[in-house]
Amino acid sequence: MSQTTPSIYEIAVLPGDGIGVEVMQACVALLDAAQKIDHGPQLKMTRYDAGAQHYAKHGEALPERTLDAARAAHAVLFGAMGWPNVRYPDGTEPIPQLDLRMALDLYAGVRPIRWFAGLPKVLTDSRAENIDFVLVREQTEGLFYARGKGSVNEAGESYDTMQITRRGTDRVSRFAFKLAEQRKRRRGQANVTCVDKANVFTSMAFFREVFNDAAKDFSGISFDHAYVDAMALTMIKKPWALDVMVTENMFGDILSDLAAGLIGGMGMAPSADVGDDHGLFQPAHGTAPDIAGQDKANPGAMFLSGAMMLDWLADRHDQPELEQRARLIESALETVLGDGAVRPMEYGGSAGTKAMTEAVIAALPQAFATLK
Ligand SMILES: NC(=O)c1ccc[n+]([C@@H]2O[C@H](COP(=O)([O-])OP(=O)(O)OC[C@H]3O[C@@H](n4cnc5c(N)ncnc54)[C@H](O)[C@@H]3O)[C@@H](O)[C@H]2O)c1
Ligand SMILES: CC(C)[C@H](C(=O)O)[C@@H](O)C(=O)O
Repeated sequence: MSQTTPSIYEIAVLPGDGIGVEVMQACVALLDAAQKIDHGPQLKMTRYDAGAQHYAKHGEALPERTLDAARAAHAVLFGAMGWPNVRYPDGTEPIPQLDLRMALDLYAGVRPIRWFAGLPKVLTDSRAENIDFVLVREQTEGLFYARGKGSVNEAGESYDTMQITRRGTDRVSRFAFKLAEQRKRRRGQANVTCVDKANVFTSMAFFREVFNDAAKDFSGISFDHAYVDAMALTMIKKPWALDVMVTENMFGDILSDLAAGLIGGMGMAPSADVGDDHGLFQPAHGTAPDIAGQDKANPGAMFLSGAMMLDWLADRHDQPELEQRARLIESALETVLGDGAVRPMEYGGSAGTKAMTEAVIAALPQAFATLK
């Protein structure tokens, strides 16, 4: 849907906790540097509080002011939130991103995974260099419907209920098919795989039925089905054969971390949480308490999430300059990784967050000259 073209794009920046703060600082610096080089549309990035540490200090994880700003912004840029020892009385963590997904109706979790030259070869098969797939995760229902509603009874039984609706499955399936259509224009072919557990659960057989109904409106795109356990195997055995996958919320949560493992870890795994009216862009990783505060985080996933935001804004506001800026950022990151002189600590190198950021910013002018 094309919206009017703003003179300035308001971006609500929510760094959050742990390495979320570090990779966000890096990403804002990169976005600023990129817009100074291409002199294109301006992003106004304004920072807002939210997260586990905010909850620990102020008793709320997602202040009303932050939620209002996220609603009003053209897009939300999000670091990571949560801290394992900050918990609600029921033992779960304050995790504002889940509240934002519901409040902004961000039903499609788009999690692309692709191999970049210079990344570690986790799989020995040379075809692993062709890994390029997208996992689309339903994000407003599924097993996450149970959040805040679970029970433990006196008999020592605990229940969490899964919700699958026709509306929720239909819209996320259509989102996956439309994404496949875009990829087909670039790659000549596209396929959507419905990942479910329709052999066991009524809710999952229903998910598959609704997916099949939606598929009828996309005759140019092939589709198939896989059980989630078999998909875990395929992701390791031949991930280069995968294209677009659509799945239930919890399955998508688990498979997306597995997918990141195929390219060496979470540091190159971006994501977009997208609905019909709002978009939030964040790395798929968490706050990484084990490395937080040590300048060790790989900011690559955050950079790629920033590029996904630019692509989404470009499409929504018919502003091709922002799409070019997304390619500029990707290209600078590719140059740094491919060159190998600056290697993220995550992959055994010595470059921390700051060194990676400086290197990618330094690669922008050359990337800009090449792309022009
Ligand atoms: N989207 C989010 O904000 C999000 C996602 C997952 C987890 N969390 C929260 O984050 C906290 C920690 O969760 P976790 O440890 O299970 O997952 P995590 O993703 O934070 O960390 C898993 C592992 O990956 C490494 N890692 C993650 N991102 C990295 C990066 N950019 N560079 C280098 N290494 C990186 C970490 O060091 C750790 O070893 C928890 O509170 C959890 O609820 C938040
Ligand atoms: C932190 C957590 C609630 C979140 C999720 O489960 O959606 C994370 O794992 C993710 O993948 O974005």
